[in-house]
Amino acid sequence: MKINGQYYDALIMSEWHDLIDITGAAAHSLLKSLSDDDISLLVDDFYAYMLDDDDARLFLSNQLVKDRLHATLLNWIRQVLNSSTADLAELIAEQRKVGNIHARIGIPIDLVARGARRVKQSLYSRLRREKMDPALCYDAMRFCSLAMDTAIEVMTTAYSRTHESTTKDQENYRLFSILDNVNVERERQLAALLNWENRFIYNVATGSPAVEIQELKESEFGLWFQHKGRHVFAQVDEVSEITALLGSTDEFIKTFTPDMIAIAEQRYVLLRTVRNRIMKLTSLLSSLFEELAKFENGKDPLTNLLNRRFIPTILRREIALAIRTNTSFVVAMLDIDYFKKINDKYGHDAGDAALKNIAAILYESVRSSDYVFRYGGEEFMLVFVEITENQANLIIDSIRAKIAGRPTYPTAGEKIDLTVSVGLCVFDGHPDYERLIRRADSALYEAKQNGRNRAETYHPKG
Ligand SMILES: Nc1nc2c(ncn2[C@@H]2O[C@H](COP(=O)(O)OP(=O)(O)OP(=O)(O)O)[C@@H](O)[C@H]2O)c(=O)[nH]1
Repeated sequence: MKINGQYYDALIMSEWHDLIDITGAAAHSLLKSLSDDDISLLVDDFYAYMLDDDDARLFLSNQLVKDRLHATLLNWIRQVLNSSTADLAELIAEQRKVGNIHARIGIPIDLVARGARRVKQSLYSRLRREKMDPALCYDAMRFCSLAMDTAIEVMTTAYSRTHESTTKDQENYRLFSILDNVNVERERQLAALLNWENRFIYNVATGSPAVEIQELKESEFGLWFQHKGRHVFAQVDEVSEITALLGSTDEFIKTFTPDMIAIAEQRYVLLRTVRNRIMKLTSLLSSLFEELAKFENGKDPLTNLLNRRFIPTILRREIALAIRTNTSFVVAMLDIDYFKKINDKYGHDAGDAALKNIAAILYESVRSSDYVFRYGGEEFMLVFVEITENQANLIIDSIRAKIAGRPTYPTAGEKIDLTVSVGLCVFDGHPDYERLIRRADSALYEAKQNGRNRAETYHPKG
């Protein structure tokens, strides 16, 4: 069932509201009376439990996350247990934010559910220690349980929505990443298909025994389609049509005995039918590749650099790799200085030429394992993998030197000297890529504030 967003929000709000109302004042004050130490013990237990799990360790073992998460989880438990009708809207919005962060980081949803179950379990044990009236105990437990479930449900809904679009982008990226070979691949497969057809016609025309006719699905094209094409184009409608045509063409050919092939009319039917099917296959194959070409906008059309919509996919992957291999990487945001003046003085085309010039310098200056994105108008983002802060700074210095040494010439006799400001941030183990980008961006802001034509690296304050 697809629930309309607004309707869902109202539903959650009203149900949580009702839960607060039906819970007695004694239960509310009992839950409020839990001390920070009490809740801290629940959080410690959560950590001990979750760190026992290999999957969870990937997300929780980093010291930084651990330090932050301890406080965050403590605060979450406190907020949910103390929830009141006055702060409900804010609390629900907060759960949604957390769900989005979880999706961004790629925390599996079952891990969150398991963690919440553990928190509830230790909370119930904690409540049982109090000597109290069973009715009060029931009231307090029901509140804890349903309030936490509601909070997790809101998180999960937000998670699913973000996750869905992320998965789509990942799929596009996967298709896009084979694009470099797309034209070669298309020509090769069309040629393989025609090659099979030529051999087929030759065999039929020369009266070769049927066993010598290679099955279409065993041909070079058939094998490519079975092992590669089918998977690469998994989401495209034409795939099932091609699969069916390959199978039925082979079956159709098998129905022709040598005696039948010896009769001119029958031979004509065989050749004509196979010809039509190959034409159909050729056209289906062409539209498959056209589908793929749509993803060409994975590259920014002006600069030919990577489009920013692949940033989440790539950073998520680099973060997982860096955590697993205990390595680091650097994100650099680079912005052309006073670009507006260039547009204003020399025109938009000259601005475009300058952007292309810088893009080419960036592309040729990074290693093939690094990434260069066009982030926005005159802003670029670079990702240097497996690198130290010093090495990244050296590359940035050389980029700045190249930019200074290669002005753009809008017309003969006119020269545009460009400079750039850069903000760098070293990956510190925190799994949220947006935090990394925000930090590189704030270093860029600092570089602009400090006079432009320079690079600054983000360093945590204090
Ligand atoms: N020619 C061209 N201009 C663009 C493109 N995208 C954005 N711009 C222009 O880039 C300019 C960016 O200007 P600002 O954001 O004010 O920044 P700035 O002039 O570079 O100044 P600082 O960044 O503060 O040094 C705007 O004038 C945009 O119109 C593009 O694709 N082509």
